[in-house]
Amino acid sequence: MNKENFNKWQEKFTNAAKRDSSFTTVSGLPINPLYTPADVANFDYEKDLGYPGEFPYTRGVQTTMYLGRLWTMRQFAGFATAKESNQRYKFLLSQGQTGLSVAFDMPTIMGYDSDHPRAYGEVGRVGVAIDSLQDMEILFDGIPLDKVSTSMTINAPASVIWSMYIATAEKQGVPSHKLTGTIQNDILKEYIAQKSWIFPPEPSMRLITDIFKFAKDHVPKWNTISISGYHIREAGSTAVQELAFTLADGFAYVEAGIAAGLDVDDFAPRLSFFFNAHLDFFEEIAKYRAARRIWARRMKEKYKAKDPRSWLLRFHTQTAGCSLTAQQPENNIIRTAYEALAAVLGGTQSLHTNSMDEVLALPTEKAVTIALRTQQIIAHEIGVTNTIDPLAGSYFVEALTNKMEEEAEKYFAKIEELGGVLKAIEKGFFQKEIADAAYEYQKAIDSKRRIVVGVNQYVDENEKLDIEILKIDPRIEQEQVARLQKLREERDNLRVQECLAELRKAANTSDNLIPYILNCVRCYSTLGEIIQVMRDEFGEYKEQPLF
Ligand SMILES: C[C@H](C(=O)O)C(=O)SCCNC(=O)CCNC(=O)[C@H](O)C(C)(C)COP(=O)(O)OP(=O)(O)OC[C@H]1O[C@@H](n2cnc3c(N)ncnc32)[C@H](O)[C@@H]1OP(=O)(O)O
Repeated sequence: MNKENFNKWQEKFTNAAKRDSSFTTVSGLPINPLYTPADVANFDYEKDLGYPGEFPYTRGVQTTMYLGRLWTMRQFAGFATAKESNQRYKFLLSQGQTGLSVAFDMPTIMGYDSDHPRAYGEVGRVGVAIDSLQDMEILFDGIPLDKVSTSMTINAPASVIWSMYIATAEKQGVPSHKLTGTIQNDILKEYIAQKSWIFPPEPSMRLITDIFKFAKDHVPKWNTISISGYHIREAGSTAVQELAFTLADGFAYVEAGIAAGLDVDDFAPRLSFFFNAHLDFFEEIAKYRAARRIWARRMKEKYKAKDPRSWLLRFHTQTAGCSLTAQQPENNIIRTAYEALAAVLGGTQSLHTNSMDEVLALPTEKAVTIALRTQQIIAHEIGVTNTIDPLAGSYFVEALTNKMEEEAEKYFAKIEELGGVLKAIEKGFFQKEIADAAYEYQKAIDSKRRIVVGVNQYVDENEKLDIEILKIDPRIEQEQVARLQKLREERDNLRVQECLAELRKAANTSDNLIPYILNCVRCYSTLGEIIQVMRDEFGEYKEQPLF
């Protein structure tokens, strides 16, 4: 590169008038106006990039990537009762969706049955209500579980919901070794960001490693965890924080699995990840590429994994809910399309595109169809799936990928200094870092350093909402409760009590709890009853307030 020519350009650039704007990424990472070969001077193609499907996987986890198979189009969906959600899944599959993703309501997420006083008014509102195996059977009625992969966004009660899924498959005649899917099961990010916990860290981690062990022997194609940066980002983190905190959680799960007596290669191939796709196009692409490289290096070099499948960081992406605006909601279609494009250019394995109305309510059929069509247009119309990792070699993208890795490494060192992820949670480290970043972001919007179309500029003062909104009929709560109470009358209550008592006993041993939970589920013990046994034995997590 000719330094003299560069200097000449730089001088002209410095003296020229510029737009009054913040030239940083959306996360506030300073960026240069121009990148040149000098920014990637130490770049080593074989070491830093390599080939798709080859270490360190910067260019993607599969040799053929989307030329072999497109990403899974997996819209997160669920509302009201199992019956309504089952209809929505069948609708989405009929429209070309290629995987399922279940959203549960708040009582289910918190381990309460629909007739618990704390569930009042919340049944079926933000997802589907699942109280027992009976609901799960209805949820997947007519959907062959050996043919579709299902993700379930469930964390503290993951062991119970997963057992219900396995038992539903048994009823369909599908053996567990044929099941494919994912449970989110990521409690660390709950303590850090989303706050839907039940038990304290120790028993929570034990349940997770019990799942790793059970899956290895009985459900080998299942992704046992979806280590999630999504919620960390939605809570206001920067892209670097999302990357670093998520991978740090990933390392903590690897260490927990090893400490529980597993060989790293027995469970690491089934760890999966979940990232946000925010608005800053290049920053997001760099984040995914850096994530794969960091994970592969750590797994091979630090954790000594030998199976190349343990080195792969496979991830789902959801476009950023927090980037959507209630104002001029149709604009959200465009935001989502750019975010989804970043996820695809970053090599995602699975994708949810938000519907334009998700900032206001759960999506209508029309809104979710447009969101799915957005993925289909990216897949089939604009040519981006024909070349693998097409942005590789861009001075900017490679420099930003390196920067992401460097900044993440600084965070890993800091977390280690604090004594690891759990200690850092106790000290409020993540929570404070995220809060500070969220504050900075909001300040940038309030001061108009960052423009949000329709919110702080190009505002329509006379705007009236003219899109349809999905309303959940409040009567569904009574229907759900009535069905649950009928189930309690009709099931074999003696057997239920026996199974719950066996689980209680096992909770105080080092036995794997999954077989006990499966037995409880099979005789129609409810989610709330099973979780209550564990609440009694394990206690509940209480967050230390931080000021
Ligand atoms: C916001 C909201 C909330 O807060 O409530 C949420 O959390 S919503 C959260 C929603 N979360 C989710 O939806 C999570 C979704 N996650 C997943 O689906 C998984 O964990 C995933 C990321 C690993 C993706 O799994 P997937 O089954 O869809 O896709 P995969 O990439 O694994 O592909 C399926 C199979 O095809 C193979 N395959 C894929 N591509 C190729 C290719 N090019 N050549 C050869 N084989 C290929 C894979 O190896 C795999 O087989 P094999 O397995 O045999 O190797």
